[in-house]
Amino acid sequence: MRVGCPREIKNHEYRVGLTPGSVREYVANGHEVIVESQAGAGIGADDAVYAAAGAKIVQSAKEVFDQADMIVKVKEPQQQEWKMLRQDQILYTYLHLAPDPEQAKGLIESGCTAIAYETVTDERGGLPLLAPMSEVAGRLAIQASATALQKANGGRGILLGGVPGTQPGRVAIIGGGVVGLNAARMAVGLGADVTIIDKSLPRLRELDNLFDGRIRTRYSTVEALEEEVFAADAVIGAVLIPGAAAPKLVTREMLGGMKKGAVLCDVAIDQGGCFETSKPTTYSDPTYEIDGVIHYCVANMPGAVPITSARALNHATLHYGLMLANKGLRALVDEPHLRNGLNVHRGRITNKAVAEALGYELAAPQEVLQVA
Ligand SMILES: NC(=O)C1=CN([C@@H]2O[C@H](COP(=O)(O)OP(=O)(O)OC[C@H]3O[C@@H](n4cnc5c(N)ncnc54)[C@H](O)[C@@H]3O)[C@@H](O)[C@H]2O)C=CC1
Ligand SMILES: CC(=O)C(=O)O
Ligand SMILES: [Mg+2]
Repeated sequence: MRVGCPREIKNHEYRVGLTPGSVREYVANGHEVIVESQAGAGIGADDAVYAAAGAKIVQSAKEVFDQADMIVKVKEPQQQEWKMLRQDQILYTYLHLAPDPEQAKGLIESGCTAIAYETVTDERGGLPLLAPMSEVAGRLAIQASATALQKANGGRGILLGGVPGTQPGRVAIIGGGVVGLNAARMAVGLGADVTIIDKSLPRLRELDNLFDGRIRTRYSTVEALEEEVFAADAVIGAVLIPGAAAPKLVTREMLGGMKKGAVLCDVAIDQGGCFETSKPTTYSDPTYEIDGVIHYCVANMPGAVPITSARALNHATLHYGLMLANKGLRALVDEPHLRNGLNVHRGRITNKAVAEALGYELAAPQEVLQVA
């Protein structure tokens, strides 16, 4: 198969869909790999490194899209990219379609087969292609919140860890999955006072055991959310219902009960955000203020640390990427966890949560792929 990797074009996105190491694996499996010039610049891998790994370098994204049978990316295709996709081409990348009707329409019209990293599953009920970027974003969320809390940045002016004789900052983490756990690790490491709120009691038990008394856990109710959000210096939004738009757990009205200069960091913004007042921002201008509360809503947080993120992402995507290159659509027929990643196929939406969020009729993946 001809596998193509264009340069990422989202604002301040420095990751790359294929690292030189991944290119070598595809080439070793007998595939041709086409990489856009400078696609790896953000991770310090120039065209010569990619050529040495066996890639053919082309000068434009158009050449990649024209020549490749499968496109491997990081972020959801931007408008100029989805316009270059075509019938029977495979797109393998993050999509986050539930809050993005325009992109969904573009993918439907292209006729392509679009596989979303964030809905591929594993046998333990996890999301293995989302997890590494959630690890990165969870850790970054505390760095971002700590910076936003500084007075010169509009924040309250509190040091999350405090110093001896002062109270540490309070961090409320809503959603104790991969983002939540990694945010908690960083916040605890800094010495902050941390609460994790989740609606899964088994998960709260796991977290309680893991942190051995260093965090508070709370079951997610409106009452618990209000108490924790009002008391917090920083709130991390980290909930997920796979494929679906995030539930709005902090309302506009609740901002009035928050401390002035507190920070809402909505990591779940890629699924539409879990605070009513969230809107996607970029690293060019990551924060804005509403009712005295600083909002941080960058939808591609891991893009800021591409050397770590691109490697971690490639470790997770390579296995199924190779399977797709080796078997084509047959890989989706043979492997149910990869099939759960199928969001759009030949003009139909094939993910239940996405179809419900956007009001499309669901086409069952087994039917459109004609799984026996
Ligand atoms: N902004 C960015 O750059 C990035 C954003 N993300 C996003 O972060 C979000 C979280 O991802 P993960 O941690 O991997 O998901 P996850 O599935 O590991 O964890 C989500 C947690 O939310 C909990 N939850 C669901 N509804 C809840 C409610 N009403 N109240 C409290 N908890 C609730 C679940 O029980 C689960 O423990 C996703 O939207 C993901 O796409 C991930 C990476 C980068
Ligand atoms: C998951 C996601 O949105 C990201 O890594 O940018
Ligand atoms: Mg988008």
